[in-house]
Amino acid sequence: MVQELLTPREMARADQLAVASGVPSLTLMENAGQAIAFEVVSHLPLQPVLVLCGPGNNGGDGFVAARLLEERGWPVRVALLGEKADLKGDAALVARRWTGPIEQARPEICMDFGVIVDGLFGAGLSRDVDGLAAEIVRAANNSAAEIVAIDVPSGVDGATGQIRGVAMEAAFTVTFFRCKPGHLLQPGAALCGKVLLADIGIPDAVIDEIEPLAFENERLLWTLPRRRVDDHKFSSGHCLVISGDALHTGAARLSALGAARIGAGLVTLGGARDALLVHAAHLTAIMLAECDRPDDLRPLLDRRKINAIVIGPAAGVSEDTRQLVLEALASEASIVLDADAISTFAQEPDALFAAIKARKNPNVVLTPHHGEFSRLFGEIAGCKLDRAQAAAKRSGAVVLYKGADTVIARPDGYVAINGSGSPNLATAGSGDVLAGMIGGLMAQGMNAFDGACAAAYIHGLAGRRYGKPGLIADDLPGILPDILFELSI
Ligand SMILES: NC(=O)C1=CN([C@@H]2O[C@H](COP(=O)(O)OP(=O)(O)OC[C@H]3O[C@@H](n4cnc5c(N)ncnc54)[C@H](O)[C@@H]3O)[C@@H](O)[C@H]2O)[C@@H](O)CC1
Ligand SMILES: [K+]
Repeated sequence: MVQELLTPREMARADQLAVASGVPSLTLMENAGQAIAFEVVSHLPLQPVLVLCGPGNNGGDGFVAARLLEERGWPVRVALLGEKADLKGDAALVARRWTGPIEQARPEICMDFGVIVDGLFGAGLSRDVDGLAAEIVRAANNSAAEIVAIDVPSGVDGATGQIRGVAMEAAFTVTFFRCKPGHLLQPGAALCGKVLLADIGIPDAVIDEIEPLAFENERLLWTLPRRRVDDHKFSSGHCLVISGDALHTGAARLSALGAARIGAGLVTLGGARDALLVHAAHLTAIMLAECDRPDDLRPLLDRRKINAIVIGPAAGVSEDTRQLVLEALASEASIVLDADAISTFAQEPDALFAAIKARKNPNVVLTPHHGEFSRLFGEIAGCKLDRAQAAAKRSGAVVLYKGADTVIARPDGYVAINGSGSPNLATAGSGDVLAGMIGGLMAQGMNAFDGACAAAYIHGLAGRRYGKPGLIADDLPGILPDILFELSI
């Protein structure tokens, strides 16, 4: 099933729609508490547990979990931030169902437990966590306890993944119905630990009414091209990668290998003669073609029936690169613009966006990392997801905004967050391989959004598959066949 991501506001709407469809809100809260208790007993050995309850429904879930854990024989203490008399609605009800003592939440109490269930704040953060609440969060983090977060680690903004003041560092997080962007966006994602998704009885049909725009990038979001028995190299597309000059050839070579390993039928490196000689010393299956000046591009595309182009890796921030990009955009091919191809338009981004929007073939992917993103789009307000969405809309291209939490956005606002990445990928040239993979997938007929999502996902898996530090970008293309094989079965 495709995994939609719901902002806290959309989640509140899902709750309301569920209630309107006949599921009592108290049942949702009981189910949420039950899910937490279940995950605690499933993952952790029986031991003293502290349940920290806040003033809202997140605390309500905590009260339910406390009761159910005690029923299972766990030694449970409950501490409340605020007064029991101030609790409202379902939270007040379930607090009454907890018949044990309710202590005042304070930092010192956090020291004596193996497990702390964090029900301080969930989706309802109205301001930064400060004062006593912040002291409690710090004390919980400094204790030896494993923290189990209800919905989100308290202090993490579920919409943006930002830390509001200070946040719990959870060993795992139990969330309900659908994950939130904050479970995948950094730095919040790193504080969630493992995220476990629980069904609390909200009907899936409510999704049709909410029409969410955000998705987790996973394998059901796109379909990889499949080779048919009668396929030949020309039917799997031809990807051209533009090379840097003779002293800067490595980046384009990594892209070309990425494009070839992801399955493009043919891959050509285009560049000046002296650069091609360097490539020739390294490559066998990748073809070489002279493409010295921007004017050389169009005849080359026609001659070799090229249907996807990657420009940018070590291309140089120069007038030639700028002209090449405009020539490429004027063609019918699908285009990946990476690195220098992006930076070269820093002074006149609107010229780039106009050329993208004027195209017949809409498949253009921009792959900026944070610096390149700011150079091209300036400072856009909001979280990474908002910024990627705004950039895609403004440019008319699919924007793959790189990082530990890569976000891929389509001009119409549809957006995916990639959670498959690995810190192993933070190495020179890894982005060049990714750009080539996107080009290789578009050469095989994938559209820009699906190709960018699939490439980001597979690239992330490749980083994980290596499984140890020491990965260099040269290793990545060679890992791809195993991953493609696994994804095909
Ligand atoms: N029907 C529902 O809405 C369901 C909600 N559920 C739970 O309810 C949670 C959301 O409940 P709420 O909307 O009550 O939100 P919270 O439980 O996060 O609490 C909001 C309360 O905390 C206060 N608050 C917010 N930020 C604060 C800060 N920085 N410092 C001090 N006080 C602060 C607010 O004034 C409000 O009283 C979810 O995260 C989930 O755990 C689940 O029970 C499932 C069903
Ligand atoms: K919480």
